[in-house]
Amino acid sequence: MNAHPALTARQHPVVQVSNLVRSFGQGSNVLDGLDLTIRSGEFVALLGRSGSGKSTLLRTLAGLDEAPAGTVTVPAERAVVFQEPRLIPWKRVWANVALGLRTADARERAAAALTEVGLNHRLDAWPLTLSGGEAQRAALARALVREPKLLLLDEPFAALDALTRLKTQGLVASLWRAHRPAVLLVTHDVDEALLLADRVLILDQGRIGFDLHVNLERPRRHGQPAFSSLRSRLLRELGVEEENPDEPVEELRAPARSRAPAASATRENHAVWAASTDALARS
Ligand SMILES: Nc1ncnc2c1ncn2[C@@H]1O[C@H](COP(=O)(O)OP(=O)(O)OP(=O)(O)O)[C@@H](O)[C@H]1O
Repeated sequence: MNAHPALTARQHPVVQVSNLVRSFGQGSNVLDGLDLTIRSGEFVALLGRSGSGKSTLLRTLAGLDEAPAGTVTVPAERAVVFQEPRLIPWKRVWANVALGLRTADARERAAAALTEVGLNHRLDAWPLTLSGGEAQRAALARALVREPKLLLLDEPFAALDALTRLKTQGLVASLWRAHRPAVLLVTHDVDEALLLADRVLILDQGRIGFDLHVNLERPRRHGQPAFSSLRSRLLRELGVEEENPDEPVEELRAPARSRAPAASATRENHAVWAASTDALARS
């Protein structure tokens, strides 16, 4: 299921998951014997119904979930960007980006990453003075500065307004082209998956139930015949009725701000989460 013909042997696996099982104590397993390989430099999008276990899988790869049953191999150099930026409000933007860097040139490295996301002019700003889009770009810079081999993105555009979302998607595409980390993007948005990814996976009943190779030239556009045909295919697999093939669909998206923080914030700092959410609400 994981080895697409277009992926050559040059691309070695950076993520290898075998027979991953995760349950939360009640009912059936959320992840139930899941196998997954992601290769170096590959951009993979993960779709699936709400509650299908996408974030659980991402958090497992990030090392934020308990040790699961099964085998999980991931690179040490990995970084995560969540739906909310999770910047620390009492540290300046550059210091948020440099968090954990132990080198004497930490500020310079943070500045370089912030330049890449177009935020070099906000180096010394406080996080709460950033707009929602700027804060999310700072979160991307914080991930980038670690030169990750694996970038884990958990609905990073979901809380942004439509225009900012498009711009930030474009930014992620160009950062990926420049640095070529392997990416796992969790999303509810079929169009977003097809605009960005080499492969689109659907998580269903605890496993990768569908694995689509996206053989489209970049940059991609809605409305290209090949785009529309892959989109219809994904929607069929997801069991979603297609009303207008040229309109972006987001039927699977949960309202961004109404999501309960429980699943994503259990083991993180609640104060940081709350502060980030406030910043988003004010933007
Ligand atoms: N810490 C937890 N404790 C108990 N149950 C949990 C926990 N984390 C996740 N779950 C449950 O596991 C299932 C999968 O959750 P998960 O957040 O991974 O799904 P998802 O596909 O990312 O959903 P969504 O698309 O709505 O974000 C859900 O039923 C959820 O309630």
